[in-house]
Amino acid sequence: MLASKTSIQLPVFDVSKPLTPSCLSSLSSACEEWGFFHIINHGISKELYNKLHFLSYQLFDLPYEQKLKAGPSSNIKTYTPHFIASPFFESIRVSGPDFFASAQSSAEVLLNQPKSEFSEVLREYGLKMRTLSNKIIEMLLMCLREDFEKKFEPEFTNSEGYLRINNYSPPEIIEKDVEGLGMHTDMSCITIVYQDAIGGLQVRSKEGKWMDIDPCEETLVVNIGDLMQAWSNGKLRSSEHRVVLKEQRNRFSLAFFWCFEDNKVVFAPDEVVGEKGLRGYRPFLCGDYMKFRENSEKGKFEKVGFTVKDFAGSLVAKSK
Ligand SMILES: O=C(O)CCC(=O)C(=O)O
Ligand SMILES: [Fe+2]
Repeated sequence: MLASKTSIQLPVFDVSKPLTPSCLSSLSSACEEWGFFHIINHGISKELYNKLHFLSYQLFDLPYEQKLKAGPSSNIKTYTPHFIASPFFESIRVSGPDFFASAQSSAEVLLNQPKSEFSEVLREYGLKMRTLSNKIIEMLLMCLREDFEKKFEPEFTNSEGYLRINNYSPPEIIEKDVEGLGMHTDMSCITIVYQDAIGGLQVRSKEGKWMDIDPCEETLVVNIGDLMQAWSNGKLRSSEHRVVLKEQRNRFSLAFFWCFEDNKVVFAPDEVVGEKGLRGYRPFLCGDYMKFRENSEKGKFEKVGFTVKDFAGSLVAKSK
């Protein structure tokens, strides 16, 4: 089959401009159908991205033993080594609200640098991502209904984000569909992804077919996560996606996860459900869902089997 046949053309939204009614309706269809769309004019310059790419590889290129100083058995646990998510994936986590301090804890342990350029760059990237996340939430609320932006924005004001800096190293022989990151849904409200020119991100269609999301210069990918799917009563779709490795080169990506605070009760408001709608999810504490995903082997971000439907979607399951 031709590669182009499995690519999807997602709509592209200019986040520096107000959305026209026709943009809102195309955003709403994209979120319902795919749970993925593209954005441009997002404020992340090529220069900032290149700097972050360069500085991240200073860490990924360190010897394995050195990286484990920030690994799962260390105090800071910011580094996920190979063979947890997949044999070909490693990642560094930087958490908000103080992205500088979080990045600095990794830089200190890994590079022995009391004040690193890595942390400075992450402060900037983190702050830009926070602004962008708020903007995207605003757009999504508007696409559910125009007056929802004002009405429901307060539900999202205590949200916070974390970034995963991902390095994919392909095996020596690449067979078809080698997964750098297996099928999963994101736990977040929304995720903002910067993928490099190699590509490999795929979304699963409702019919279960894998579709390529081709990389595009200056464009970020946004996807809906489980928290938003539950909050919107399934109107915004949290789709299964994965990363396949296609080239004999390392693949680099930045995935920013914007999430409700741990003690937030996630519950679709009546207006969102609609008068005739059936509520598909029981109310749950955001932190409990995070724990469910982290603690159950099948539900882990890395090895996914369980999603928010399994956790809180009892009504949906019964009515099926
Ligand atoms: O690397 C990518 O392009 C996407 C990564 C991803 O889906 C994730 O980290 O949840
Ligand atoms: Fe993901």
